Amino acid sequence: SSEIGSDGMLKAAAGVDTSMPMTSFSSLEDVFEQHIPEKERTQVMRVLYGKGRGALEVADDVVELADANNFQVKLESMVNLTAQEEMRAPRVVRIAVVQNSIALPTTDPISEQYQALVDKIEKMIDAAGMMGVNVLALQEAWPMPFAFCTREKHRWMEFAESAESGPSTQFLKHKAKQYNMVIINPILERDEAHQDRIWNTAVVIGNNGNYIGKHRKNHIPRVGDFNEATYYLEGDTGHPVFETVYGKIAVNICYGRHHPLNWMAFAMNGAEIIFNPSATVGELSEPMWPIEARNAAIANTVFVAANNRVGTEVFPNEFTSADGKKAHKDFGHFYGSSYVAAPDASRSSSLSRLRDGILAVDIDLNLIRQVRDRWMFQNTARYEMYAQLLNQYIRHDFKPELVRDPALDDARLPSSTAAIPLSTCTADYCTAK
Ligand SMILES: NC(=O)NCCC(=O)O
Repeated sequence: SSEIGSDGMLKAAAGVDTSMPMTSFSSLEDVFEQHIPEKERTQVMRVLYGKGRGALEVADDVVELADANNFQVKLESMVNLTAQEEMRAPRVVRIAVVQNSIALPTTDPISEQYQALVDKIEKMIDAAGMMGVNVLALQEAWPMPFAFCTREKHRWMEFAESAESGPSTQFLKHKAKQYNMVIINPILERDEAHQDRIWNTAVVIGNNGNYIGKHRKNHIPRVGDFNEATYYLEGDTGHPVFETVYGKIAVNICYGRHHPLNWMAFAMNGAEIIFNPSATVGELSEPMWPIEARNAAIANTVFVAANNRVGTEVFPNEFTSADGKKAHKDFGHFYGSSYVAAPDASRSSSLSRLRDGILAVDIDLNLIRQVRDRWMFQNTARYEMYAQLLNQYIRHDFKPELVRDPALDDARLPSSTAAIPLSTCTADYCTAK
């Protein structure tokens, strides 16, 4: 367990070797590959990664483009997870996610930082286009540093732009048309029609280079340095699903991945693939990352593609996190590790924890119905029961359904209420006999 050291910092939890810095390994798979003998590794991978995926060869010109611009490219197939059907043709889609670091220091002029990111991303989109990607998702707030930790308004607000007609939507409309690709464009949105309100938004651009729609982040973090609520509030667009030529897609932006009902709502509206563009750091969330998107894919019987920033972004002025840590100038390490999860509990490998990258995965959307028919989560769910509870829960006079062990109130027993100092609850349901 953690405790405060003499320097006022949290000491590492017992058993954590702090001599191994956050950036000392590129992916868990690399560690497995290097340190687990092959025979055992097959079983470890089966348990941790499901039925699997096959690596596909990336064409030479894509590898050259990636090497010249220092990003990783991975191409995998999960199509073999899906059985051939007699009544339906396969619905194979190549989806991809991008993860990237910022391109220039945060002290450089805003327009130069923005343009350098556009230039970097354009090469990665070109690689995706050359690979024939159908649906591509960029990371959360991709055209800017993740400056929300600073709580400063000056400068960072200048990155905000119109979802419908801002520069990044214009740029990506052009790329979408060029490659016949659906592109998800997560940005800081300035809504000029509503007196300059600011939102964290994902714009969905159709394969004809057309604007389809937008979704605004539903859940805004209030944890660690993620001071996003200083800039924008909870989104007002609900759980839209965008029907595209390549399938029905939805976007659950970053912190929304901690909310199972948020995922469920997108699935209930018919999503087949839910993208999760994120920005999160190792110290805060890395143990959650490999589980959450994967669990969402399993629980809702959909595909999920989660991508995360990479690298460390340093800001000019110090800020604090209200957690007793000394003032600092960076969030810590954004650990990348983007991956795709399938409804049958299989997952792709990860992109690096350290490098820019693009991961493309072939999936067959027919798997969704096949897994639903097999596991029947949607049939066995008790929606009416949950709806009833939620309806009660949102009332201010809600009383939890708590069944109290009568022995707790039996003073003759050693473990009666009187003997338990924690039992300080004075609410009716605690004191009622
Ligand atoms: N961008 C964002 O919502 N980050 C919050 C941290 C997390 O959810 O891991």
